[in-house]
Amino acid sequence: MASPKTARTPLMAGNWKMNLNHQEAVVLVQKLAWTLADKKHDYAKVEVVVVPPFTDLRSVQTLVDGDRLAVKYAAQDVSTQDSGAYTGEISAGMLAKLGCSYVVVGHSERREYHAETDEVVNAKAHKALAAGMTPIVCVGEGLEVRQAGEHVPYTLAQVDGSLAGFTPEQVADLVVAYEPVWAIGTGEVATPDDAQEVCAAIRSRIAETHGEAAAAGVRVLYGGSVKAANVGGIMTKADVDGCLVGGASLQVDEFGGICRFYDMPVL
Ligand SMILES: O=C(CO)COP(=O)(O)O
Repeated sequence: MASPKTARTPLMAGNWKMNLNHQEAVVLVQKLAWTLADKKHDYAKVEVVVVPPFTDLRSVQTLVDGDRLAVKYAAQDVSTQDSGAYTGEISAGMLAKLGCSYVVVGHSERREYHAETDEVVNAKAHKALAAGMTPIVCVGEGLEVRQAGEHVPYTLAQVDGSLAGFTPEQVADLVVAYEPVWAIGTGEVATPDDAQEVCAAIRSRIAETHGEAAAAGVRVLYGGSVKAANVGGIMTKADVDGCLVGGASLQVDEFGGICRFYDMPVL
């Protein structure tokens, strides 16, 4: 596969899920920025993104703008609609106005608890991109699918559905996050080889559907019980371009360590 990993900037995104109010958010982002500044972190070398709840975004924006931080921020979800009578929904335009760089779409918790289909995820990804943000499109199988040995075809079907209608140029700039559901919040991390198997399959599929340039550009993340202690091994894999981190992103030292993955031991 003609896709040297070095051509892609590693991306570490911390999905806070439904944790931390706006005051706690400011404290965490400030501490994270200080921790990384101490280490003279080069944000051009490893992109750092926090993904707080919607209610925190304005405060995070104010902090990032005011202190000129290089930390980027993202939303955890977006509406399929632009505006109107959709109580409780948040539009892509609103998130772009708040300075979000990325939007997570199709997280397994949205797929499971809100019955989001690939069609819905695809519509959300299109809205994010149209508003100038980069979708982080989540895919991944549950335990039963894994045990049946169907994890690759299952995940690739989600990739096909979620990326429908994007041009090769758009796909080259997207982020896909492979998050096996059985490894989320369980402490059950996929092995680096497990992560590589599916991330490589995703890239090959994109080469087939959108061409080699799209496959070489798209960044594929791994997510599921990533910690500072195991990130080093995961990041050695040729098709893993970063991580989508849940629990460990709420702890500054952990997430700071993950962003500095190249300083971490390879286990
Ligand atoms: O769902 C995840 C990130 O989106 C992964 O969560 P954990 O890192 O807590 O397993």
